[in-house]
Amino acid sequence: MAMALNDSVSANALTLDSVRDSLVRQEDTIIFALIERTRFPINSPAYNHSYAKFPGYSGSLVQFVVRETEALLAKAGKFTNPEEHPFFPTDLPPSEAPPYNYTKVLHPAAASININKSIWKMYFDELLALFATPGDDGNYASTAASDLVCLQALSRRIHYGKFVAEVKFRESPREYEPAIRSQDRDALMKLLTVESVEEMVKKRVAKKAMVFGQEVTLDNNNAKKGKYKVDPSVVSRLYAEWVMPLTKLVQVEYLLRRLD
Ligand SMILES: O=C(O)C(=O)C[C@]1(C(=O)O)C=C[C@@H](O)C=C1
Repeated sequence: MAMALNDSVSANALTLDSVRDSLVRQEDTIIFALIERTRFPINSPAYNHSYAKFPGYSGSLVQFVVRETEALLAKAGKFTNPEEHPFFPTDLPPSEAPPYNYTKVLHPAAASININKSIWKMYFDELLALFATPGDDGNYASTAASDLVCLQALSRRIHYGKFVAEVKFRESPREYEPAIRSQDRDALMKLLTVESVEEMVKKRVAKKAMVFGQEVTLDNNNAKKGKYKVDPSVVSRLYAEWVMPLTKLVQVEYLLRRLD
């Protein structure tokens, strides 16, 4: 049976290595998305509630774009995949696509976990100003579409913590069960944290930002050394301060419900 996980991992082949491979691949998606967003300056009218009035709608242009795109993708079946989480889950239309039989990997309680509100806040209140240049070029719709790609990639990665947590639980249920029964968040956080892996992730994403974001020219002498499309230290900070802590939060939330 085909399954929801990226690539061709089957439910039985779900291992810590296979879920980590997926997290590594998703780094590429996130970094390319950030690079694409840097094509536009900050374009603040896209986030300003009083910039435009769309009929029957109140909110910013970016909210309008995300909400309407999610409604369309919901009809096409996007959110029937347990890896996908909407930013505006209320009033989403049902899927009109034929149902797909995703292999059930996660505990059913997983469906109740959606931390996209925190991801949205982090992206717009903290991250964007760190990598988008000041300015306004009027491309608000394309900017919003670009933001949506970043948000989706970050959301997918962070909520993938559900799969990471499931693997960790299956590999050592006896270690996790007492902390789950006593609903001890701190103990769970300690159990699932692997600092050496976090250090590697921070270094690898900075390196990827250098490799993916360098200027490629045929003339070696002309290469602008040390100039990257997205600052590698910002990408490393994104992971250290937000992506990994939020992925761990998803893991804790999932594990707390794992024995329900
Ligand atoms: O690789 C793991 O073991 C994970 O749980 C994933 C992850 C991450 O978000 O990258 C989160 C917690 C660990 O401390 C290390 C890395």
